[in-house]
Amino acid sequence: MSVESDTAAAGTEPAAAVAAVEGATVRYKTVVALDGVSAEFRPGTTALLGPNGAGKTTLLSLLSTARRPHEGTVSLLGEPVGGRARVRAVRARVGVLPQSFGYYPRFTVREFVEYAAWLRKVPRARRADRTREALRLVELEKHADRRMGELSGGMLRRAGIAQAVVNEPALLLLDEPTVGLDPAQRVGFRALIKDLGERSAVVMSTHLAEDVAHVCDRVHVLLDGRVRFTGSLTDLCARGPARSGKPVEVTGPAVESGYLAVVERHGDQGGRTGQGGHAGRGSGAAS
Ligand SMILES: Nc1ncnc2c1ncn2[C@@H]1O[C@H](COP(=O)(O)OP(=O)(O)OP(=O)(O)O)[C@@H](O)[C@H]1O
Repeated sequence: MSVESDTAAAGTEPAAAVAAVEGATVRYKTVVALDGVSAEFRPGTTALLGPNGAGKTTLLSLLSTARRPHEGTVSLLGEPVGGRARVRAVRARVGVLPQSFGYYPRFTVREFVEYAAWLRKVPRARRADRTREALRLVELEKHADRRMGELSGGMLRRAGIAQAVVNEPALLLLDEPTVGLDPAQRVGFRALIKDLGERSAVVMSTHLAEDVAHVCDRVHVLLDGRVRFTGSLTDLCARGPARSGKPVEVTGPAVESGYLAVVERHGDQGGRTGQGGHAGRGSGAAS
């Protein structure tokens, strides 16, 4: 099955791509993590949906410039990622929330975010203001003087988002941002991510169909290192079982059904590494 045959029609997108990968292959010794992946990322929020080991984190690492593909190209903000100077310039315009991130536990929340501002080349004169604004965005202003080591899991994720947006990134990369949050926190986070999608192109890796339905405009389904579906959420939901001519509704269960239809269409490729956490397996409970 070719990628194109399972990919929604191109050419209907009004906004230019903020980031793109073309024919990207990444290997870790004998494992092919990405196998000729081509994908574009536009303003708004795009989900990377796929089972464990599908290659989502590896794709994010290309977009963050942490890694270069063995084959293929990556373009960010309209230009191919090339030499060191260009990578440095691009990094200043990208924000990243990794699945887990390191921090010095005695840093206050403010110090943690200010440090990220320094790393992302925010000019010294703007760092304090940008830090304040990032903390306001994630509603952590009141906790700015608390130590990182004292934060709850939800507050830690918020601090992680604050450090990712402190440089007002044009491209914001979130790797499973709602993992470990309780249902109420997850709902709050969805609203925050949706809001961020109005300021930046947000790319969010997730297993959770409910999060995708609530937050994202577009989705790339990755299975076994390949993009097997690209399109709007309505397109994905329409892949699910037809319901006697009813209009397609974008809901968590509908995203789950559309996703499973893509997985089934590609035989066992999506199930090779898929386990309990993958979209369509119990994700309906995560609302
Ligand atoms: N540092 C590494 N060394 C060796 N293999 C790796 C490494 N990182 C990832 N892989 C392998 O590459 C493949 C893709 O991994 P990746 O972490 O990108 O998937 P993922 O979709 O993000 O998975 P998950 O949903 O579990 O986070 C997997 O087979 C994984 O085992």
